[in-house]
Amino acid sequence: MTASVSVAAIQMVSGFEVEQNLVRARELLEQAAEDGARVAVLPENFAAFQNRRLAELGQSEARGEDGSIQSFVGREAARLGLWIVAGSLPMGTRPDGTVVPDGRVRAACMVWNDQGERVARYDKIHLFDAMVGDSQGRYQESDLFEPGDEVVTVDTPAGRLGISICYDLRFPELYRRLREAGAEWVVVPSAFTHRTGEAHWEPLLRARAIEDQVWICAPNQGGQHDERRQTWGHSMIIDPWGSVVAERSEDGPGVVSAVLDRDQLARTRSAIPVWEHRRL
Ligand SMILES: O=C(O)CNC(=O)[C@H](CS)NC(=O)CCC(=O)C(=O)O
Repeated sequence: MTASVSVAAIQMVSGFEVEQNLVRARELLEQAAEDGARVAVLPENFAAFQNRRLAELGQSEARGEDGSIQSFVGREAARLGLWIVAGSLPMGTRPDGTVVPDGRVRAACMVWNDQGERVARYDKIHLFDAMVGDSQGRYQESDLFEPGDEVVTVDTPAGRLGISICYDLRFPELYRRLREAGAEWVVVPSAFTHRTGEAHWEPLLRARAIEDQVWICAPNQGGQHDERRQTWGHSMIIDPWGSVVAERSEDGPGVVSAVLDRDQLARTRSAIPVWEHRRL
């Protein structure tokens, strides 16, 4: 059995320039490593936030060239000896290598090990086409993104990780599938709107932790991105009992971390063995 290790949730207020976002991400990853984290998790759209050249970026990521977001993350992982879960980035190709048609991209959450090798890729399955009903108005994520269709888990030093992104959080069946695939902890890198986050962020995260008895690491965007765009923040780590064990309660960039205790996971699952009690 793997030992208990510390993981970090990195909160950002990403701007519209990739380069500046990467400079900020580097500082926060360093801070996570200094805090003793073995795995650091970046938020959704950490590098390309409302970027106008999404398709172009997706193509450069598909070519995997020097200067790409992926080359940055791989380099940082190796330099810091840190596993990195890179929230989401635009990918111009599908996992099978075919090009995403119609000028769209995939929202891919990729995982690098502490040697700087990419070990997993998950493409966001549920896309945020919704009416938020305040100044932030209508979101039509599917105009720019193609949904993924594969459930992804990967073994990490903190246990088997299940991957999800932001709006996926509203679909409990995905988390059921992740638990079925052996997930012991789940990441939910996000860019939740301020309005929906205030109402739903914490209860949804805690419900997923409680019903599937997993640790949850949920780094969010948190702050004012421009006059119209405000995200909720409150990045948090939740234990399998549903308690919030670490939270960034202020807006703005920052790092929170917690040790994912493997014994606590086992105890929670054996005390209330819901997994064995399923009947449907
Ligand atoms: O807008 C951008 O530029 C960045 N992309 C996002 O923020 C993504 C897709 S629009 N946001 C969400 O999925 C929010 C979900 C959410 O807030 C909820 O489920 O309530």
